[in-house]
Amino acid sequence: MTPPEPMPSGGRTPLSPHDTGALRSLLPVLGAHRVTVLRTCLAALVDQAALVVLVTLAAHTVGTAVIAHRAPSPGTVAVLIGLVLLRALATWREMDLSHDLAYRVLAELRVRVFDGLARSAPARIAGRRSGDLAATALGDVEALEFFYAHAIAQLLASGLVFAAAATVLGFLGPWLLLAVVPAALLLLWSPLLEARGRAERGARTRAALAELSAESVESVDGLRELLMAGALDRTRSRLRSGGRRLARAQRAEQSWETGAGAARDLLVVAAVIGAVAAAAHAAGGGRLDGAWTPAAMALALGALAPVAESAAALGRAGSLRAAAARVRAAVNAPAGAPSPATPLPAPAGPLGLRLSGVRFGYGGAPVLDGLDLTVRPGETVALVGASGAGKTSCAHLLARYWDPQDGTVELVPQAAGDPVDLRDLSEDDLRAAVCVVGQEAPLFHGTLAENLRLGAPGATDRELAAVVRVCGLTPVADALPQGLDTPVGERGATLSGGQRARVALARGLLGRPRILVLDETTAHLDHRGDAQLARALTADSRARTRTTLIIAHRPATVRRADRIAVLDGGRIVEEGTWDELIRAGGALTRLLSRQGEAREEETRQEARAATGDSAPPR
Ligand SMILES: Nc1ncnc2c1ncn2[C@@H]1O[C@H](COP(=O)(O)OP(=O)(O)OP(=O)(O)O)[C@@H](O)[C@H]1O
Repeated sequence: MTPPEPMPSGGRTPLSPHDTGALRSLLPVLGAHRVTVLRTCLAALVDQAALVVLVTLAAHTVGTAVIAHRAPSPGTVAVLIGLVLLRALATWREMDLSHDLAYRVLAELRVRVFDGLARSAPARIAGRRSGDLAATALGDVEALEFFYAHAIAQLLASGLVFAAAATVLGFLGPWLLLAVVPAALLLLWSPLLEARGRAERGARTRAALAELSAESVESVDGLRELLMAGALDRTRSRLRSGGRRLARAQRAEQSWETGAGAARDLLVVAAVIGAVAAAAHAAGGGRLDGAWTPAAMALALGALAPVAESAAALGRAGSLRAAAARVRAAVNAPAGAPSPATPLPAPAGPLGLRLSGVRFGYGGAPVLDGLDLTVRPGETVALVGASGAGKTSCAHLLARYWDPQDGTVELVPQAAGDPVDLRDLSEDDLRAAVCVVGQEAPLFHGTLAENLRLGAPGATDRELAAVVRVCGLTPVADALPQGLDTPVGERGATLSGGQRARVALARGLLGRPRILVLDETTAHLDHRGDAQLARALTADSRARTRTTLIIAHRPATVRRADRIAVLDGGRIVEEGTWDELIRAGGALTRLLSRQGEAREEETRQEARAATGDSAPPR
């Protein structure tokens, strides 16, 4: 795949607030709700029309009473009461339907945003902060509620109501249109006039919100580290200034909104006064029945008010462009590792691995540069290398979080048959065959058993008990109040690092992968725990057919592997058994001695820190 390219994100990635197509591009999501959209528009139309007819008829009734000294007939009173009731009912119905529509659309959008993030993960989310992602997934989607609930139906209804009212005004006197139509055009033009500024202000608010959200989530996540480092005050002041930035951005939007609202009101009032003057002039000249003078005023007001509201809605929609652009980017994120059009079946039986001529990088210099590595079915190979050599990148290629820019990663069957490129496998077949247990395998809110069954929800209690035993989790489960059914807390907060590592491994094993990739999985365990786990894995009934790639720094872990491959400069520079490589005194020996020196230096620094000696290292 192409090098990672970040998604539009809070404040750090340029995002055009003038992206006029962003809101439009999200409209197809309404397609599945056509009937509700129609009902909402109908309710809005009845709501607005009932109000215009009500105020016009009421004004005409008053005009008739004043000019002709005629009290309204019971029929007129009944119609007026009916209109009041109809309007109330239509308002309720419109609100109910539009919010129902908006909430359903938002629920769908949230899932689409999640799908987009999942599809493009981890490539696209690399470098993004989880709070920023949360802002996209929740905040930006939430912000669009106004657009779906209020803007669309209102626009359609006010257009129709204005057209009908203008026609009636035209019949009463064409000169009345001169007061009303220019005002309506100005009102509708105003959102376009202010679109640029609004979009920029909206983008600033969304960016400040995303930044603050990222900062808050990160701070809460790392609370212990911040406390230890005495960095709480600095974090608090960063949050405070982030909050101030957001408040300033929101205030700027609000002030503009209030000013624009006042300007729209002024325009409507001026137009109504114009209509009154024109109607009075016409009535004075005998061209208009006097009772119609207040009615013309009410009709002008009734027609212009929804247009003004639509203009306000259009204006507010403009400031949602940034939110819409972020949501669209998340929804349309391309797949990091696209699924094949016609997947090939995964080969049966034990599988080996073959990486040939693999080149891979993150957009800069290649991390893997022509890497060749073969792991035979049933074999355990340790992949070693200096920190940053690209071992985890290798593991991620095996999990197909990414695809290599060059070369192939293949599953090689033990039985006769062709190797299969990972890119040709369906997602399900790949996940069933290859399991990567990483350095940091997060646990989710739920019980221990639920966490273990994450990748194998159908695993039986017996299978669960077996992996719990293999991974040395039996004493952990026994010590918990409800055993395996004990909630482990968010991210496994109630378990130790070593226990979480065991859970992660057990979770991987429960899916019965034919290829197991352990990326520093046992780094959290002490030597004894590491050795116990290695023994248990070897004694496991599937060990002989399972192919294992172990990424580790600890010499004892590496030594247990059947073979060792040393990664340096983006390729495998040395391969062989522990004894062979140690005898050869090559890359592995150099790596181990560098690691030994680094460990000694670390120990010296720790000792100095403990005794308060600040002398520089030798
Ligand atoms: N998502 C990413 N975006 C950009 N660069 C990355 C990303 N992940 C890793 N790198 C870079 O790629 C290189 C290889 O990283 P990798 O994690 O594969 O090394 P490693 O051998 O596993 O290191 P360690 O032993 O310290 O875990 C490093 O220089 C790292 O900074």
